[in-house]
Amino acid sequence: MISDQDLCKVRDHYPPLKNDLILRVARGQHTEVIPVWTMRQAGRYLPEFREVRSQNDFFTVCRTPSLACEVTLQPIRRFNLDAAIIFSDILVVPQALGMNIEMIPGKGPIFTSPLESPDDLKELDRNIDVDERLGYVFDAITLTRHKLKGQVPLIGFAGGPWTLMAYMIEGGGSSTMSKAKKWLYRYEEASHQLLRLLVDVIVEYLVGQVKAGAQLLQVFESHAGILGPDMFDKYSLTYLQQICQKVKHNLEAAKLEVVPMIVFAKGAHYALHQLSNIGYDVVGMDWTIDPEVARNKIGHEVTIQGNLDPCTLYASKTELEEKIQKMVKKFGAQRYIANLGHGIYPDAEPAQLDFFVRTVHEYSKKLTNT
Ligand SMILES: Cc1c2[nH]c(c1CCC(=O)O)Cc1[nH]c(c(CCC(=O)O)c1C)Cc1[nH]c(c(CCC(=O)O)c1C)Cc1[nH]c(c(C)c1CCC(=O)O)C2
Repeated sequence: MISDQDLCKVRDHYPPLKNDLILRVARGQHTEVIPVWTMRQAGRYLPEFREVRSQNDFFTVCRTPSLACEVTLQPIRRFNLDAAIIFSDILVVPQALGMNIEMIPGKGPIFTSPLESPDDLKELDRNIDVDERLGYVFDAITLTRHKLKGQVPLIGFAGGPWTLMAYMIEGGGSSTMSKAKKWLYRYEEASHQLLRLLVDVIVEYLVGQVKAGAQLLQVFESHAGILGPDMFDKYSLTYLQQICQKVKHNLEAAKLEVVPMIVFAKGAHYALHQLSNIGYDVVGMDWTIDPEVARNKIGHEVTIQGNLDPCTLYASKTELEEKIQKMVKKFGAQRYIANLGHGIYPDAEPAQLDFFVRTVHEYSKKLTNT
């Protein structure tokens, strides 16, 4: 038996894929069933995740391939999901640039010395060796790709540059992101400099994930909404476009598979049309936009992912079923990946997620047969 430690490095001979629904939909091919997964599907709402976390600190789980693999597989064992997403965090990129993070229970991840002024950019480690600093994520991806046994495709991800910049300046979550936005108004050149640095690392990181076995990539621009249309254009959209173009170009140049890419710019419903024109195969969206309005803005050339309010999982089964069917019907059975409009909350009931997955599958079969 080959050990997990050795398997982490075996970057070929993966088991054949048995369920490629999500890949086909992302590429615009016709499917008989709508694929479904949820953001944060590996997380605290699962008792088996809390069990792993009770023994291990959050970043230890991220940095230990066998643990990251185990928690990635947990939701796949329980539910009939159509994709797995590698367990990690978007903040491992600023960490790789030399910033220190602590996970504070009840508060989330906090940077111990956030960036205060452009002078602090000098403190970041530039020209990092991505393989060396983030190789543990690559190892976790390779191990998980083997352990999935081809059951479903494995999604890799990274945070969008504006979202990472916002965390690096705010030091943690914020409802206004005013410290980070202050940079955009006061230090325009330094802001672009930081965003460019992040783009370079993110591109290399995403390409590395595909090299390690990721079959689909998602970019989480979770703090897009706080920018508003003009600032989003200037400080996010341009960079999201560069990421997609460069990743695809570099994959091709390296003779790796040009995997489909998803962009999720939370709150940026004002920019859905632009987001559908910058090269991504899939545009994700939160629940604040009506599916029909979204489809009109996006058209049928790009796949849509979303967008059930995660709080709908608190509803009765009758109401939940109604809401799921309405959403699916409005998005349509093709070029559509069902998901929540943001990550599942820690107090969600696993049985409700199971119901969500089943309902999407069953209802979509009805839709495609009529
Ligand atoms: C903004 C952001 C972060 N991380 C991430 C985002 C983008 C998506 C989003 O908008 O939610 C992305 C992320 N974080 C995590 C994943 C794992 C993969 C998955 O199952 O989706 C992914 C894709 C694990 C996690 N990342 C975190 C947890 C919970 C922490 C724990 O286990 O103690 C998990 C499972 C911690 C985290 N990490 C982050 C925050 C703000 C928090 C605290 C909030 C919270 O507690 O839910 C940063």
